Amino acid sequence: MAQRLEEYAMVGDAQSAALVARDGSIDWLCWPRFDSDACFAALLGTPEHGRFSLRPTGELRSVRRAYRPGTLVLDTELSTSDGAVRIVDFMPPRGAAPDLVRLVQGLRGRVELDLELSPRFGYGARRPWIRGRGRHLSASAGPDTLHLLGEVPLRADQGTIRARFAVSAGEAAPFVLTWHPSHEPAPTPPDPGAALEETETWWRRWSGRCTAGGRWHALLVHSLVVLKALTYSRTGGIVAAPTTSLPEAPGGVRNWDYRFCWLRDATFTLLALMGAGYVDEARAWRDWLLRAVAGQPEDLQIMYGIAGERRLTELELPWLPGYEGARPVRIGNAASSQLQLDVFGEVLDCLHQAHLSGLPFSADGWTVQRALLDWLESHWNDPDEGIWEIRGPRRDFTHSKVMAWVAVDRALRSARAGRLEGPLERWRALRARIHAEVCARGFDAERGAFTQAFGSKALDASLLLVPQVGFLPATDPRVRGTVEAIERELTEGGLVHRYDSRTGVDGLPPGEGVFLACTLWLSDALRMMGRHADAARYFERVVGLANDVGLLAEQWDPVQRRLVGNFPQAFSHVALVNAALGLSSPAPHRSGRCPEGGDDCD
Ligand SMILES: OC[C@H]1O[C@H](O[C@H]2O[C@H](CO)[C@@H](O)[C@H](O)[C@H]2O)[C@H](O)[C@@H](O)[C@@H]1O
Repeated sequence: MAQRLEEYAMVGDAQSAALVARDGSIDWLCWPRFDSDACFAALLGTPEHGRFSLRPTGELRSVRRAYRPGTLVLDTELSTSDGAVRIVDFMPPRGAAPDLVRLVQGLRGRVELDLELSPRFGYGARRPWIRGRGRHLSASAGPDTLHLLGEVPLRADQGTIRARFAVSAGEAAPFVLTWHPSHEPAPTPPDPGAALEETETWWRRWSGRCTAGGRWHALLVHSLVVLKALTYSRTGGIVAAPTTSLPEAPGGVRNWDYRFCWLRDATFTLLALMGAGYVDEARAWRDWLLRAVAGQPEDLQIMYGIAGERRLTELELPWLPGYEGARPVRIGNAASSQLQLDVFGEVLDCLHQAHLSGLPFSADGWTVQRALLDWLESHWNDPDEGIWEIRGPRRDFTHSKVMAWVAVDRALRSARAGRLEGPLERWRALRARIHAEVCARGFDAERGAFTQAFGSKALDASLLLVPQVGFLPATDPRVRGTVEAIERELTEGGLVHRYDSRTGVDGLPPGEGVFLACTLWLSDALRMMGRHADAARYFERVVGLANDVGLLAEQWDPVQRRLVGNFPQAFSHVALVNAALGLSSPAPHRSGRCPEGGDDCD
């Protein structure tokens, strides 16, 4: 049985990630890429679906754990009646093959531990053959092979590798797990001590580049490390989370695969990274984007595989019982074929911001932007599935139209900044038309608020972004009315729901947690309105929901008081970084996304 999400920490090498439970069990790992089949899927089932556990045989008295500052190297200290050990878990920067190192260090007394490694390839479906003897065993099934190298005797037992060993204070027992394709020779595993040093140095060097200071510096750096870990280093694509099908409500059906690159999430991530001084990442993302879109910019997808793959067919895995029984478990994501107009605004905004942060213009980039705008010009008025990727009928979502305005606005700003060619007069007129239409049809004068869709009375937390993207200033009474209505009607326990799921707008059974990114957007909007103390309060409330190692899921269930949804989620950590950057910045009404101000630029 998987544990509460709060119990999990993540280790990763920016190509894949593992979830390590507080009791020493690794219950989720996909190798060699984030979106590969899982070889440990106990998270979505039982230990029989694959895990790697290291556990003291004696009675456990306490567990303490923390990341080494600025890194994803995890120290877990386990105290038992016999003494204490530290397990150091990490994935070294990727060499020829992915490795996971687990180093058991004796701290006090003499502690006996059980090792149990049950690889189950194909998301828990395939039990491997185990070969080898002594300190080096391998497990193979079809295309996948795992090697475990230890310094204690290992034995095979019906598809599981086991060992019982003891460490005394001052001793260490390292284990290195390596994956490789079955048809290739096994790579040489790294030396665990040297790999630890290399991994720490790599992360410290990266996190040391953060230029953002302020009161929440440590928190901010930690979220940036999480975001970096979710960035697929070979291509620059960014996954929304390293997991699939962690339910948005306990036992529910809102279970989706997040191991893909959403243009929206990736753009938000980039804006956060750039705000903290990471311009190289912006270059990698821009190049990723241009490759993904190349050839057919008008066929822009809202999400891609991490190397730019377009086909992300959604499938159910009936053999997996699901996290705490939440079925179905899905891989792939049908949202990939949806129309979500906001993505055009996200992409053009990102390219514009990248330039403002010092990236030179790229001719290819401008060709793509023009092609996107050509398409948007005749489609911005179409109903779509919107930012929340509803699975019900398309609507004229107000946020989608606001972001269509952003797309045109940023193209105009980019054209001016780079002296670039384009039908500027036409674009100016289009921008004004979209603005007028949103203000006329997306604003409900009776409610004094922008509403979820044209003509609807419902509220939607995505509209908290209106001042942030520069559509209207935070001081505008229509913005103030929207923010106050959301604060009044969409919050529960001081945290924000993205919308009221009971209306059936999303075509799914009602019921989900409060959305952490939306709560942080409320914090941003309040800060921009000058309500600093309230902004800080919402921010700190979200920070208080992170688990003991500072990780956030997508949502929080206010009834069961626990994290829900995929984990850890980039969207939540990005919103945290942006809110922290805003709260630490001296300019109260400026937003990170519209640093030149929201007024017309020409
Ligand atoms: O709940 C419905 C939708 O949930 C997912 O989308 C959410 O996560 C995305 C990735 O972080 C984010 O970009 C989007 O705004 C969120 O609504 C899921 O991927 C969808 O398939 C699903 O319809």
